[in-house]
Amino acid sequence: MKDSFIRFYSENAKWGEFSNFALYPVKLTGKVWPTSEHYFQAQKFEDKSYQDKIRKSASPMMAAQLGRSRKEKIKKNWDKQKDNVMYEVVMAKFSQHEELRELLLSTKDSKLVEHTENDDYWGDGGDGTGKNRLGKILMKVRENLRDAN
Ligand SMILES: Nc1nc(O)c(N)c(N[C@@H]2O[C@H](COP(=O)(O)O)[C@@H](O)[C@H]2O)n1
Repeated sequence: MKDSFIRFYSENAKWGEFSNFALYPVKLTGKVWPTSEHYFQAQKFEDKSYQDKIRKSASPMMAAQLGRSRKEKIKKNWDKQKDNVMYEVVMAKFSQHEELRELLLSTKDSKLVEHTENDDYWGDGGDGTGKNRLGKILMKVRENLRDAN
């Protein structure tokens, strides 16, 4: 049987719930983060006040801009941590919102792909050559939620 693919990117398009920019708050570290993007971007930094500035930023795009700024020093082992942080926040998001958990499980065994030429690490690079780490993490979360059912 042929694999089926679900491609997502914009939070306003079909399957946009899978984007970290989708407006689903997550509770982690005793705080509420407006989106999974806010949490992910803040974890790049040791500085708690900068983390809080990201948490309070007005949109996921602003959180991403602050997180991508290199005016603040990022954690020196960030590259080694980032996949674990992404798993942690994606699992929190899909566990804390029942409708999201159901949506993710409804995709069964479809391959989930963040489809964008803007990102060849978290996404597929637009032509399938990217690592699609976000899609792979979503599939891991799906497997773990399914096993917990
Ligand atoms: N909306 C959007 N625009 C971009 O330019 C992107 N690269 C992405 N991908 C998402 O970016 C987040 C991680 O970014 P960095 O590690 O700071 O580059 C992650 O949520 C990707 O899914 N999205």
